[in-house]
Amino acid sequence: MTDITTDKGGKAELQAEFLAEALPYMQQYENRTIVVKYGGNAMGDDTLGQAFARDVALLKQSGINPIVVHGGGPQIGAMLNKMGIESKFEGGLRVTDEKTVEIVEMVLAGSINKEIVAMINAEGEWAIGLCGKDGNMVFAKKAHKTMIDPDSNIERILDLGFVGEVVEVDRTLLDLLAKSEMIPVIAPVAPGRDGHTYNINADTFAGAIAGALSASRLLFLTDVPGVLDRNGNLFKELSVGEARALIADGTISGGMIPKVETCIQAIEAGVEGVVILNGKTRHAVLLEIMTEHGAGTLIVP
Ligand SMILES: Nc1ncnc2c1ncn2[C@@H]1O[C@H](COP(=O)(O)OP(=O)(O)O)[C@@H](O)[C@H]1O
Ligand SMILES: CC(=O)N[C@@H](CCC(=O)OP(=O)(O)O)C(=O)O
Repeated sequence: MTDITTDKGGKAELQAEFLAEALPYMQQYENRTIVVKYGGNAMGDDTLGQAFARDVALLKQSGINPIVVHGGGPQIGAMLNKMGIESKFEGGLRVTDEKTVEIVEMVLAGSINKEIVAMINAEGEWAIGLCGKDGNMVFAKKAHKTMIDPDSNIERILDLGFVGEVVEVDRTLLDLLAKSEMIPVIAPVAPGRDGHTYNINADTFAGAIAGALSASRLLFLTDVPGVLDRNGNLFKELSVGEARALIADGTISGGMIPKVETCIQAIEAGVEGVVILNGKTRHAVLLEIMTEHGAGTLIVP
């Protein structure tokens, strides 16, 4: 153990200074909601997963209300592959037929959800695994998406099957959990009023939850440092207008499209700050929330 009487200016003092630096952030976010979207690409490494779970536990212990919304695109892809079903995406969204939606629910609300719950519980907390169906939390309807065909320049309607968009969020259960020891961990699956189950892009789902709760922060943990330009350089800050232009000119593509669109909608819905950051950096959440060393791309109005 370090002798703190002889370690002046050494490691122990630095650690204490780092802890003390967190105080104004703890005060700023006390009783406030922070929604963290944990992407499928950021998962898969046990050490990183443990660091993520500890960060979430620490937020809760600091009097903050963390809510985890998770994805699992690569994991769904692997399971579909095992079953001999090909994954097809349009505009960054998975084309989801009846068989696929069953597997999506099984992977997201089943195995992945419980893995994350177990990781947070292993840090001594009380995580509870949910999806949109629990407590009538989220209702969806069939998503209506259009896309401009790059060859003909004609807009076409996409039929994505059981891909949903959120139409209602009921805060009752989440408000109850915010007052308790429980940390909600939510899978992006929700029922429709038509009785079907819908597969919702996890970014879109996280944005809808953050918007309904007027969250202080919405963090997207992914596998890249943030939004990158064509040369791979990071945009530290983007206005809503700049982000829209980058989607239109193709700099932003694939899964980054629903992510950035969600950032824009979340800001318009009243979320105070939205950040896209690298979930492969250890303790990315704590670094973003509890220190002045913000990372990633901040989207501003
Ligand atoms: N301009 C861009 N900047 C950064 N990433 C981009 C960009 N355009 C497309 N992408 C892709 O978006 C991916 C992140 O979206 P996605 O795969 O859906 O992540 P997640 O599963 O973490 O939500 C990156 O891995 C990258 O391949
Ligand atoms: C409609 C749609 O595309 N749903 C996603 C849901 C999971 C997800 O979004 O996971 P990531 O955050 O890891 O990408 C899918 O089926 O892959």
